[in-house]
Amino acid sequence: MNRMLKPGLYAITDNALTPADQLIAAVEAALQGGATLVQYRDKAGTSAERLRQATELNALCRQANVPLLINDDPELALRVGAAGVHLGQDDCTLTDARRVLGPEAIIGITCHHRLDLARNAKAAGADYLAFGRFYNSATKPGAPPAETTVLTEARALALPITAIGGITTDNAEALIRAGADLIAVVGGLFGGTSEDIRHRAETFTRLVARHHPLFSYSN
Ligand SMILES: Cc1ncc(COP(=O)(O)OP(=O)(O)O)c(N)n1
Ligand SMILES: Cc1ncsc1CCOP(=O)(O)O
Ligand SMILES: [Mg+2]
Repeated sequence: MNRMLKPGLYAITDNALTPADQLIAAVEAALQGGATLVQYRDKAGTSAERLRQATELNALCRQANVPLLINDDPELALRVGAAGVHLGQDDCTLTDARRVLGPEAIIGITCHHRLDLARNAKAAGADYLAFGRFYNSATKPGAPPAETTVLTEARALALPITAIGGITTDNAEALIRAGADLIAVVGGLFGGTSEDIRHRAETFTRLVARHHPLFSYSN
């Protein structure tokens, strides 16, 4: 895996789920519970709000020594000094994002259920490949469905693999067993009190620890 990417829980924020005044406490709880990667995903805020939130999250994640990725927006990632970006198939190209952020940045790519997209992403220099949605997702109900076999097949590409979509502490194990390094979660993590979030994050972290060969508690 990219030296900054560790197997475990990939905590993804959502503006519709977490009110702005609870965002920092929610991510802090996810980090306390062992999240190894964080994504700031905000589809609604003004650029000023996004800049403020991304700046605060970046400080928090740096303190925890956990990379922060920005969804969709390499310029915002550059501006706040985040570790990288996550890009979908309809976002800017990986080549353009790499030009903005440089060779050290972590760039992850949505591959839905498709190995051809994964091969293209690898060829263009992706740092991880994201597959899903694996289960019904209230956060992104229209995301194309994927089967767990794609996780196993994608191991041959020798890049870190992320699974996403409707993941909860009750259904994550099958994805880790099938080959996911990172379990990316919005609704199954956030929502509820900080105590709830920390507890769920600990459970996801334990599941990866139990079923992933490379997991280490050293982070
Ligand atoms: C880890 C991870 N995987 C997939 C996505 C989805 O990206 P995209 O298809 O661009 O959709 P939006 O998140 O932008 O709505 C993701 N964000 N993170
Ligand atoms: C962004 C995204 N891409 C595919 S499914 C999804 C949403 C993940 O959110 P949840 O964990 O709430 O299903
Ligand atoms: Mg996107």
